[in-house]
Amino acid sequence: MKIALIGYGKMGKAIEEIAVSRGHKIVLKVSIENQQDNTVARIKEADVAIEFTGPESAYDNIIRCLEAGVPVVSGSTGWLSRLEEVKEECRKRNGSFLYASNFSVGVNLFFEVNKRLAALMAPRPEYDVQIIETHHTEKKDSPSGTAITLAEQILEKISRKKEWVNHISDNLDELEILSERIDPAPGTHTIEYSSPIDTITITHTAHNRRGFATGAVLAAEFIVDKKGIYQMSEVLGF
Ligand SMILES: NC(=O)C1=CN([C@@H]2O[C@H](COP(=O)(O)OP(=O)(O)OC[C@H]3O[C@@H](n4cnc5c(N)ncnc54)[C@H](OP(=O)(O)O)[C@@H]3O)[C@@H](O)[C@H]2O)C=CC1
Ligand SMILES: O=C(O)C1=N[C@H](C(=O)O)C[C@H](O)C1
Repeated sequence: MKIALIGYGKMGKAIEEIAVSRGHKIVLKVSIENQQDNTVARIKEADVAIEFTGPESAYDNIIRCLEAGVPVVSGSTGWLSRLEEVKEECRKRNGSFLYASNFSVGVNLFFEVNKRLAALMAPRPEYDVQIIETHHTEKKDSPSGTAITLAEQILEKISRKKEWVNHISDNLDELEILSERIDPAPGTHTIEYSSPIDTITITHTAHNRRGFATGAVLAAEFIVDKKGIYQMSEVLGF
């Protein structure tokens, strides 16, 4: 496959390594300093685009790929208030789009464990639940996209929690997400259920970025010859 890498930072470089090792060719690498190459015409040279830039630029980049008629995989976080607009544009253009807050196989397994544990905890009000996420200090958004996905999965199952908040809270209706920034930390997510009697904790720790990068390449291989809007669970067959 010919791949356009929109975003050539920590993730873009990790994706390049995995993509090349799987026999793919990188035909475009876009970062801020060569934004002049981030054009519909250049993106058209690729079979698929992989977008990992950040909260401010993701929306415009994805729309540009859809304008180019090139299937796009995006992992940028912190822009999801515009997700529905992107999906609408994708449908209008009969394009292909796949978004995941986290592409690693391990985190996608962890999402399934999180949903099961939340379902078991739904009738157990003695347990309060909290999410803790730890990332490197260059991360621009808080809470992490993965933490938001985990929180939404919990809110769907546990009706005593009404919304997530990104601070310490005494309000039992609120699901706390606590964000820590330290180096080095590719990404750790913990869900903790605590009662007066005991505590149950599940944690996913990324040791490096290879898991995210591999998942993004798997997603690109999956979407390259498809039309429509897909999720990582479909790539992994969950
Ligand atoms: N879904 C997932 O599995 C994962 C998602 N992420 C998310 O991916 C995003 C990128 O992360 P990461 O690679 O660590 O970040 P980096 O800051 O290391 O890289 C971002 C890249 O995007 C480029 N960029 C920023 N703005 C623009 C723009 N307007 N136009 C073109 N290029 C731009 C930067 O250019 P320059 O180099 O010139 O600054 C840089 O190359 C984040 O939102 C992060 O949360 C991260 C890991 C996994
Ligand atoms: O910025 C990062 O690094 C990461 N971002 C994603 C997120 O916000 O959840 C995924 C991963 O945790 C690493």
